[in-house]
Amino acid sequence: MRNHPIIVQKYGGVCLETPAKIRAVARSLADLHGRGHRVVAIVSAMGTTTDQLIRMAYQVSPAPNRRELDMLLTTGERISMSLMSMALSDLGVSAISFTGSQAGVMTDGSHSSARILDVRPIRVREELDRGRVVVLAGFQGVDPATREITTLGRGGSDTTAVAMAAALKAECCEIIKEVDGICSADPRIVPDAKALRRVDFASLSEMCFWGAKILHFRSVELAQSQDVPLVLKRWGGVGHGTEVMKEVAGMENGKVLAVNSMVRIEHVEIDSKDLNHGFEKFAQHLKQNSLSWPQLLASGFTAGKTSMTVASDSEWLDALLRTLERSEDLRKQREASSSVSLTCFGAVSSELPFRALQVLEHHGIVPDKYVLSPHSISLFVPLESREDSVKALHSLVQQT
Ligand SMILES: Nc1ncnc2c1ncn2[C@@H]1O[C@H](COP(=O)(O)OP(=O)(O)O)[C@@H](O)[C@H]1O
Ligand SMILES: N[C@@H](CC(=O)OP(=O)(O)O)C(=O)O
Repeated sequence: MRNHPIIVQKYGGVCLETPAKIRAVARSLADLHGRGHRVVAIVSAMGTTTDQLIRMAYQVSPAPNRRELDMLLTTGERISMSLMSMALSDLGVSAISFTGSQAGVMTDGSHSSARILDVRPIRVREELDRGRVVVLAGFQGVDPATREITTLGRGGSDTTAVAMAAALKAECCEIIKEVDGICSADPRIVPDAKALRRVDFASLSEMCFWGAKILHFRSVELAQSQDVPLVLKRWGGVGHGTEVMKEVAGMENGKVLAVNSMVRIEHVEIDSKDLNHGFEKFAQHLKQNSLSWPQLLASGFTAGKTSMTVASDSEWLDALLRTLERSEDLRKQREASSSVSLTCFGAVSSELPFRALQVLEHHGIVPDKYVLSPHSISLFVPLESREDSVKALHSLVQQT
């Protein structure tokens, strides 16, 4: 088997929702293996298991210890990996499952949003060479300095898949979805959103940074830097899927490719002398409360107060708000907002922000901030206007 091409396939929670779906995925892996590939399957937790585990943690403790929360959440992927390996064995395919640490996924120590520092897939290679299908638990690793188990953040199995594909020099990393690849909007909000056949890394990074739930943002960065061939496919081989490319041929036409959104953004205010002092206090507060850094979207200083605009998963944001209630110098500045972002192929045209504001105004939606980057424009809107904003701005997407 040593010279057979390696394929890494990642299956998300939706594809693994039930035992029947696990058996169906096992049949597909067995088929791939039978066609002469060395197969590594990265699995997420079944269905909404991770959400259920988080709820369970909060039923036991009002402020779960972050290390123990990681210990708990990694069990979701362990269930999937062992069941998948059993299902493969029943099909007569030799298979073995590994946790993140067994597979050599080394991370830093930041619980709930650890970063991968290195991948040493010694056991994975050995088992592939023996002809086995290797099933790996996504979303987790180990900090080699402390030997603590870590998780990579919600949706992190995509990043496990890309990191493993890079370390194994896989022929391809396929992310298997229940949607037909990357669409011009979340199909749950815009049912007639079209799948993009090809997308360049720069545009995809912008989409995922600004909330496209289709891929973990860090997996895109990693695939680009490590040169990993990345494809998104619909489960069952229906549709064309999306191929992620270094560059997509075409002129810099500023065409609007997609609209994505972030559900919840929180605004924190910190009593401080200047911006630097505000950052120091925020960092100290996070450390004292064992909270990892969130995704920082904007920051500013006026009249003795630093403002921080942050996004993360809702469990982290709730944990932050609880800690603010006990703080004297840090507080919630105002109600949470959502973001809605237009991503362009090539640079954003200078009139696009104005057109976007006009479209939203026509629907009675008034954003209170916009952020520009080379390939996207993002507007902050009230939480209750998020879905209407996505639908309205989808009219600016130029479908081909
Ligand atoms: N731009 C987008 N294109 C496609 N899907 C998107 C986009 N933005 C959000 N989504 C959502 O991301 C979800 C992720 O894919 P899915 O296969 O359902 O989940 P999993 O993360 O378990 O693999 C889809 O159900 C879809 O609703
Ligand atoms: N199970 C984890 C990790 C993950 O990647 O899930 P999915 O691939 O289903 O988005 C989560 O729910 O966040």
